[in-house]
Amino acid sequence: MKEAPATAPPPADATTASGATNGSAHANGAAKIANGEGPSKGHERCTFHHDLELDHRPPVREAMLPDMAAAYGQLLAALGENPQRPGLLKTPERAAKAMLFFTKGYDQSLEEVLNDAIFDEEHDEMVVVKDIEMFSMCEHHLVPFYGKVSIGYLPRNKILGLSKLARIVEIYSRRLQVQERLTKQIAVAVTKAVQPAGVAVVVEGVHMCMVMRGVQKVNSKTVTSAMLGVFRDDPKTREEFLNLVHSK
Ligand SMILES: Nc1nc2c(ncn2[C@@H]2O[C@H](COP(=O)(O)OP(=O)(O)OP(=O)(O)O)[C@@H](O)[C@H]2O)c(=O)[nH]1
Ligand SMILES: [Zn+2]
Repeated sequence: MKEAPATAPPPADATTASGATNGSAHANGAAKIANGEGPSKGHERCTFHHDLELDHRPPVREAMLPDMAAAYGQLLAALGENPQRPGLLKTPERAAKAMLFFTKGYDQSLEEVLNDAIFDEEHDEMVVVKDIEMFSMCEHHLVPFYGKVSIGYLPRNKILGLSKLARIVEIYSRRLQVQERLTKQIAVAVTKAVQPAGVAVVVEGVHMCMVMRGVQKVNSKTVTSAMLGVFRDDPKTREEFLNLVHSK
């Protein structure tokens, strides 16, 4: 039997997330963002709470394609290129379409993606879908970051169609993002969908802004986690999830 997805937000005090570069994920790491409290340096610019509400619909974005293409045309000229040379003639339009695709998550809502694929099932053991590929766009530099996402939840008599976990990753990764917010948004979305006893999300990302430019650290990976409910409160549940995620 299918049920309409519930929309109740999770308890605000039941959330933590942590971030580490080339390190393991912890539920209670230094980068607590639960209440908008960011780690010390630079994070006053972050607006986690605002962005968790980002299920709004911008005006039909395809209608903006000509404006976007014109902007890319100006960019080509500013680079010192000749936008009229044959190889570049269609580039502004192609680039605009590509950017629209990279950010297509803005066109999707959680409710639409779930499509009522929520099933009553007396299953109360952990469900984990791991290594879901993710491609996103760094909101600071407009260059990609990519990696994989692992999601676990402990159902409370409601389970989610498995593909919907990957679709939730798409909704929030195909936007301008920071990895910490992406991690949290995925966890909150699963909570909204099935009100489980807890949700755990681990994201491992490679940021091209740290690889191709800036500090140019080719091998660095950023690991972030969000642990809600029992995954936050019960170390054994968290450990079981992390063991499953790290097993081959
Ligand atoms: N926390 C977080 N930071 C990110 C993410 N993506 C990019 N950044 C960081 O955003 C910061 C922006 O720093 P700024 O000093 O304003 O910009 P910048 O001069 O281009 O910084 P550098 O990358 O150090 O050259 C950098 O430290 C990036 O590494 C992300 O997903 N999460
Ligand atoms: Zn960046």
